[in-house]
Order: sequence, then C-alpha cells, then structure tokens
Amino acid sequence: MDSNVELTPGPEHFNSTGCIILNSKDKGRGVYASRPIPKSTIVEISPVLLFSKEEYESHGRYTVLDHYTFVWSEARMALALGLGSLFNHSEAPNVNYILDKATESIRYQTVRDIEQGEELCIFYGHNLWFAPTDADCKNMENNRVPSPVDDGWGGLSGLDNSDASDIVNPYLEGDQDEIIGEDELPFIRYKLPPEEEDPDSIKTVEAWVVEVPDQRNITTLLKWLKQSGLEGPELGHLKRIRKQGPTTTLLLCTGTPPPPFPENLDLPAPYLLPVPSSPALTLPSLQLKSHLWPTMYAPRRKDEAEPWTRGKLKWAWDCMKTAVDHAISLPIAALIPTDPSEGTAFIGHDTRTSTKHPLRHAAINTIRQLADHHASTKIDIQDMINAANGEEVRNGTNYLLTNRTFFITHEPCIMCSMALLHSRVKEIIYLYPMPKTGGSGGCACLPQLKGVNHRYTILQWKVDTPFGRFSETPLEIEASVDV
Ligand SMILES: C[S@@+](CC[C@H](N)C(=O)[O-])C[C@H]1O[C@@H](n2cnc3c(N)ncnc32)[C@H](O)[C@@H]1O
Repeated sequence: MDSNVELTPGPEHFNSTGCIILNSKDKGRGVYASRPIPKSTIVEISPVLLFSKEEYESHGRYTVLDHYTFVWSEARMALALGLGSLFNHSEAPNVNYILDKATESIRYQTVRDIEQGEELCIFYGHNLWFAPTDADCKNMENNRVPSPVDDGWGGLSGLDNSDASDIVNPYLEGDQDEIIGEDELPFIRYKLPPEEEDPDSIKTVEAWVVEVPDQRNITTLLKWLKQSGLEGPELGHLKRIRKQGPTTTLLLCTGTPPPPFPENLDLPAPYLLPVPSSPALTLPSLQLKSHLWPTMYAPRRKDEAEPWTRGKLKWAWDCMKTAVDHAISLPIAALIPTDPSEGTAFIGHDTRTSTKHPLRHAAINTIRQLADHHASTKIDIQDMINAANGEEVRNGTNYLLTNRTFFITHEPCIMCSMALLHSRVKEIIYLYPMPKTGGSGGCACLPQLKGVNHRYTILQWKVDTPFGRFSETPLEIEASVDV
C-alpha cells in the first residue's frame, strides 16, 4: 500500500475473498485487500444490469452511469453490481476481468499475489475520461492517456471476447482419436517454401575441441562447460560429444581458446577443428556434415504436416480460449500449456507499460516464466548429457520449448519469434496476424531465414470457425502492435 495515500473506511461489504472498500482522496472508493490474496483467486463475481443500445444512447450516457458501465455484446452496456463497479483503474492492473455472457456476470480474478493493504485495480483501456493518479500518466492532454500506439510500435489494446463465454468447445464430442482433415482444421498453416541445400558448399566454422580419454570425466566436463559459460547457442546445431571408435571428443567453443580445464582432469590440449556452421536440412547433407561433426537434422517441414486429432484440437481450443480470456483486461497474452511435472500453465502478458521496459513483450515474459521455473528445479546427470547432445531434457535445461506448442493472441514480433526459435518451440498458434511487425509470417518469417538452426510450425486460427469469432473484429491498432 502507498503509505502517502490517506485512506478512510468505506461501507462494509460482505466478501469472503478478503476484499474491502476504502476511500482515497484522489480516486474515491476503491477495492483493497484486507489480507494477502493469492494469484488466480476469483475475488468477485458481479451480476450485471444490462442497458439496451437505445436506452443507453438516449439516457444512460448522459448520467453518472457512464463512469461505471462496461461495454457488453450487441452494443449493450452493463452496470456491474456488488464490488464490480468499484475497482479503480491502473496501468499495471493486478486484477483481470472476464465478461460472462451466459450468466450475465463479470468475474474478477487476481493476476498475481496481492499483499495485504494493496489496492485491487483493473485496466479500463486507453481512452480515459479522468486524470489517473498513476505516476506515468500525469502528462496527459485532454484527459486522454496517450496511446502507446502513437509511435507505430508498442501499443496495447484488449480483446473483446464478450461473445466468447457461450461458445462451447466444438471438439468436446466425438472420437478423440479421430484425425481431422486438413480442410476442417480451425487454423491455417503457414507454408514455408521448400529449401534446397547444396551439398557441395557446406560451410564450416573453426571450433575448439578436446579429446577425452577417460569417459568418466565427461560429466565433470559438461558441468565445467556450463559454469564457464561456453554453452552458447552458436553451436546448438551440433552434438556436444563425438565418438569415433575408442576416441571420445568434446566440442567446446568457437573464438578464443577455452579456459583451463579443471585441474584434477588429465586432458590433452584442445585444438581447432572445422565443424558445420548450420544444421542439416536434407538427409544427404546430414551425412556429409556429420562426417565433420555430428550435426542436428532440421528438415524444413514441407508437406509433412502433422495430423491433428479431435482430442488435440479440443486441447488447443481450450488453451487458446484461456489465452484470450487473459487478454481482456491485460492485453496480449501468451500461454505455454502445462506439462505434468510443472503443475500449471505459464501465462504471460505484455508488461511494457507497467514495467517501463521495452522488451517485456508477452512472448518473452512467458518464456521467461518457464525458464525461471526450470532454473529452480533439479536436473540430473542424464539430463545434462542429453542437454549437451541437443536432445530433449525433462526440465528443458537446454531448449526450453522443445516439442511444445506456444499459444499467443497476436503474432509474435521479430524479437519474440527469434526467442521462440532459440527456445526450439515446436509450433506456435496465434489469432491476430501482425503484417507490419510480425516475425512469424507477418513482415518477416524467422524460421524461414537461411542458416537458422531450427524451424517451427506456424498456425493462424481461422476467422470463420466458432472460436475465430474472437478475431473477427480487427483491433484498431492491429497492424502496429508488436508482441
Ligand atoms: C468505475 S468508478 C470506480 C469507483 C470510484 N472510485 C467510486 O468511488 O465510485 C470510475 C471512477 O473512479 C475514478 N478512478 C478510477 N481509477 C482512477 C485512477 N487511477 N485515478 C484517478 N481516479 C480514478 C474516476 O473518477 C472514475 O470516473
């Protein structure tokens, strides 16, 4: 709680989740936490009073109601009863809200842990009719928060999913193992053009390697590699360990010679060896490249589109819906679905404005959550060996998104697409294409660049499917948001 703000008690309110009403000089009544409230708690469900378009246009908008109502479907306006109308606005909201058309109510849910005494705020949007007290909004003209879209980059806007709550997952019923035909899929696959690789012009780079006579030293060396910071992505397309007959050789680094080996290991001096500078795109090139050093095979997926079962579509539909639900009051959301070992899905938002950090895009924030989770979990030796060889590791030590699907409301920008590529994501699914800034088919297509050592599948949800209704209304700023 900001200790400079003088608060007085408001009317008593019966709310079992720990919300109380307090008054502040600047904002009037507001909702505060009377005790710590954990992330993802539904703190309030407010029934709404609906006004028809005509009723609101001729009366409501000229009254105080205009400061309290939410935009509902069919151009109606909704007044939230209970606590719902008392949440004040913040540029960095700690509460998300979802319009539930089926029950004519609004659900308010915390997006992070809330401390006792903190105010619970939602995000009203960018066109405010009052001067918000948030420090970074003081320089306003005409009482309107300057939209971050003004510079043609950045810029946020919520999704309107007010029609979404009554849409039933269309893949619930039926045989979950049934393969769904390509034409019936709810998304469009972005087709990467086929790429040929000339086996006669294999490019190499000089890398430091060392022979390891005693295999028992491999795990110590792998730990040492990690600690020395030599595990950079530039050699990620190569396996770490090469076995040729009795000789085991370890790939170290490019550039300057590696630092001294741990003293207790009796190793020969490292030496330079030409190794392939990119992964193999075709089987003949895999053979040639692996002759120099064991190389990863990263064929461009041409027509070998992966079949989708009804069960997987049901899962994808739910994941995308969750991402959209989270993009209502905190615009732009990304989701990495749960893995049994992780317990819960990772959901991230765009926090550039609230953190005043230009790189806090939704995709980067979400990948970071997963990385932080992995950094805090134990890995074992087998994982380390797998990681060193570019193979899948249970806690994703080497490549965070290996074999994973990444859901996001807006096509990721070039920076985020590169982060996804580095994380070895298997596929991404998004709703809004970003023709001016997108790095996954919009203004550029990162997995299509020459020399990248990984490719991912790009899927865009179709607008003519029930779920696609979310993307029917183009965002005002659609073409200039980077995610
Ligand atoms: C939906 S009401 C919120 C409850 C309101 N504080 C009350 O006492 O009735 C919206 C009004 O709250 C005030 N308000 C909300 N967020 C604010 C903020 N960040 N800074 C200043 N005033 C705010 C504005 O007067 C706005 O018209």
